Amino acid sequence: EDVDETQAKQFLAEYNSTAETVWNAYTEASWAYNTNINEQNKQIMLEKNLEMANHTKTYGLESRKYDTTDFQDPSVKRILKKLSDLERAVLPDAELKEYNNLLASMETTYSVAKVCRDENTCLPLDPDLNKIMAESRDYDELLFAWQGWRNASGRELRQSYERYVELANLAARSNGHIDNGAFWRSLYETPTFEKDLEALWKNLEPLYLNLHTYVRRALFKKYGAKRINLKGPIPAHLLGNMWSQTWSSIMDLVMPYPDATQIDVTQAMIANGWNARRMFNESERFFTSLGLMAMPDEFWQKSMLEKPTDREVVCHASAWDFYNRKDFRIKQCTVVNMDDLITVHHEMGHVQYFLQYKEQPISFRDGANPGFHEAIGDVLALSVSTPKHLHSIGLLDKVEDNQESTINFLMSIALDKIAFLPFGYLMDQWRWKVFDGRIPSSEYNKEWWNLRLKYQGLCPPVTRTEEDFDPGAKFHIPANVPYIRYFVSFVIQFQFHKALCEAAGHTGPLHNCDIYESKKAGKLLGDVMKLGYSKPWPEAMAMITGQPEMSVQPLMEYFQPLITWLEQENKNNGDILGWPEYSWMPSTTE
Ligand SMILES: O=C(CCC(O)(O)[C@H](Cc1ccccc1)NC(=O)c1ccccc1)N[C@@H](Cc1c[nH]c2ccccc12)C(=O)O
Ligand SMILES: [Zn+2]
Repeated sequence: EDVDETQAKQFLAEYNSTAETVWNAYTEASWAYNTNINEQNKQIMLEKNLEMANHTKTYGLESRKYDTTDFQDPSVKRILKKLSDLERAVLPDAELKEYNNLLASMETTYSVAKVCRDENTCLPLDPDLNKIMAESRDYDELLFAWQGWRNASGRELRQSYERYVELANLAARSNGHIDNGAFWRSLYETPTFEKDLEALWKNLEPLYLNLHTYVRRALFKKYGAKRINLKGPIPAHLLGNMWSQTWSSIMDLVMPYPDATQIDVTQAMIANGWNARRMFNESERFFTSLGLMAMPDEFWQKSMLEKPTDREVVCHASAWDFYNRKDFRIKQCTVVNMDDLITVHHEMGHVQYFLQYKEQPISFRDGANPGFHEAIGDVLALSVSTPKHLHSIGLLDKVEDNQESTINFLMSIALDKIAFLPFGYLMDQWRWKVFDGRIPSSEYNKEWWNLRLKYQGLCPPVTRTEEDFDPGAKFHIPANVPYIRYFVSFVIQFQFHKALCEAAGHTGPLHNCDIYESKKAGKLLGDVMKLGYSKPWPEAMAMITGQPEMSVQPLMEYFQPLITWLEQENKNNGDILGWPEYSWMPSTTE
């Protein structure tokens, strides 16, 4: 070990302890702003962000001086490499201040946006507009919420977004990346990442097309031939979700066997007096049943689990690591329903990862790749969602094990998991093209709807122009949160589920597996989470599944009975897959 490497280790020890202090201060300020949006909290957050950027730049520039070629310790090399990317801290002071201001104001605009019915009734996205999108079956009321939200959020953000793109690219290029999209993709450390994703999508597309065709037929029955073209795209406001990204809210319209088991968990939760705290307790119980960690007391004291009534907050759910190895929180405007019970597990999965890797150096307190961080909670939610488990926690009165109930159950899961795949894939297809210049700002909205048509088979219910900025109506765009992580997660979570089910000794169909109380499954997952970002993700993948690659096989195995059923059903209906009449739009008259 030469002097340089010893010196580098001392340098990294100093970095680690100072970073904990500086990052904690910023995270506290960011939390204060996110849970109480006002000018003062915004200014304090911006100030702490500058302090953090100075720290990043000081240590980042220093780390670039080390030549790690002959270093022995792979962790030292890995951390120095990560530190040498200064991210936004590379920007000159004025640009950094402008960039941070843009991000804060875009997030505020999105989070406080409302749609007014009349001068004294204005509805926020969460919970009001989301409730309309999920529950209304009135074509025009859905259009009111859908179009109103895009006017109140997306439209207001277009200009800021254009400047944000310039500054994000400036920072990425100053750190040696071609553009910001290339920087985002570099986090996966996979040279063939884009090709691998395209291959995964090609394998999944037939499954999505069959679901799309079946759902289009069901919506045709409900809304008629004027609104649904059986050879065309589906109007984007009819799928039960503001962004048509998950469709489980329209299960009542698409249920294959209405006389078999109805899995309406939301009604059961309300009937059994569930509240937000109960939902989080249930989730914690599942984690500890696997031998994983319970939430520290501080979590329960400091989290925000419900929407406050006296102030503006950022309602989009998130999990928070305060980088002092003790303080971890969730901020969620929890509503008592099945959707939010899934989100609770999703957020708790992030916190479990924080708890498992908290002894790692701060540079390694991250997922093996961003998709891993998104997958943990969802893996547990796959077990929680089984009729067997829902019955065991009193949310389903009887479990029937027959073909109709199985198809109903798989349909309810597919309406979230399969429906999501093209959306999860297209979000960053659009952004990568914006960052690399293939989509100029004059075509932001046109290209967005081209991708929505190409991948999801959707069309806007009313004509869109470049006055609109529909991508901005989805949180992650103004919030500068990458999205391909969710597409990766929705694929790998089924790989993890299959591996954990085998560890748990499950026999029978994969979709029936509930890993509840399996300490072996818990240990497999916990050991991978403990690694954090310390090893390249294929090594972590191999630890769980025995092989290093992403694969759609477990997802296909899970849904196989439904795939067979959908193919037969669509054939019986004489329906075609896809939307050859791609330029069709619904009539706006009655
Ligand atoms: O955005 C989320 C959940 C929020 C989050 O937990 O992923 C959150 C997003 C976020 C990131 C950065 C700042 C603010 C919000 N991510 C985290 O809290 C987080 C914390 C630590 C590490 C990584 C992510 N889900 C996505 C994808 C999604 C839709 N439906 C789902 C159902 C289950 C799981 C995911 C989804 C969405 O709502 O479109
Ligand atoms: Zn997440």
